[in-house]
Amino acid sequence: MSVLTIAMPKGRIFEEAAALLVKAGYEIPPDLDDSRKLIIDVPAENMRFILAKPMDVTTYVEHGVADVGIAGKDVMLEEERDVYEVLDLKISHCYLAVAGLPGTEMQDVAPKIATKYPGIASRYFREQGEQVEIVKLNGSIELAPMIGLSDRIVDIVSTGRTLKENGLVEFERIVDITSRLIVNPVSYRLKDEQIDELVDRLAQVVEEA
Ligand SMILES: Nc1ncnc2c1ncn2[C@@H]1O[C@H](COP(=O)(O)OP(=O)(O)OP(=O)(O)O)[C@@H](O)[C@H]1O
Ligand SMILES: O=P(O)(O)OC[C@H]1O[C@H](OP(=O)(O)OP(=O)(O)O)[C@H](O)[C@@H]1O
Repeated sequence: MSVLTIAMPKGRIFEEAAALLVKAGYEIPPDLDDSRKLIIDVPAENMRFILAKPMDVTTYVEHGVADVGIAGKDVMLEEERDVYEVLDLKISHCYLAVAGLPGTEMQDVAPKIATKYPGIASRYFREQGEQVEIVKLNGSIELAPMIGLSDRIVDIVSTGRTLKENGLVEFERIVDITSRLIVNPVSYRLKDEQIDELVDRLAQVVEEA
């Protein structure tokens, strides 16, 4: 049987995702991301883990260098990729929202929207019939309206703490986000048994949670 390569997101999704695999009975070290190693082989399970930036997981899976991966729905919605989304893992719950300073209106002409998600934000405002200018940032998005860079932000909200501590309010909720198991279409044909088993075992754990 060939090795199954799994693209795991480093960062906040990692722990919950690794815990799911352990619950599903895979004998993997739960502290896979404790070292600086980016490729970790687990011969006992015939698995290889690659540790990627969350936004890049879909790229590895689309190109087939990883057979499967775990990615936030936000990442899936931001860029359309040729991958199968096979299971909602129901971890890393959060949502995307439009937020800004309380009591403010968006300026009439080309209001500015700061976001890490230009694709999702431009689609959302287009569907609302609003013409906006997207300002792409890579983090600390909440800063933008506070210092006059943008009228609104489109960003992830989880506990709401970041908005609150920066005096911002949510105006609209765009979409709920959880992490998903994704599969490369060619891998699904070539390694169907291994992948089906992974999907079934994870699905059972998700159902029981
Ligand atoms: N506050 C949050 N609570 C829960 N899940 C979140 C939150 N923020 C992001 N996520 C989920 O986790 C993923 C991003 O994880 P993480 O924040 O570790 O990576 P990142 O945004 O690339 O961060 P960094 O650039 O700081 O490494 C998102 O794609 C989303 O699905
Ligand atoms: O509702 P909360 O629980 O406060 O979580 C939301 C915050 O978490 C994410 O930021 P992250 O920590 O990834 O930092 P960065 O995007 O600013 O780098 C997101 O972009 C929000 O800023």
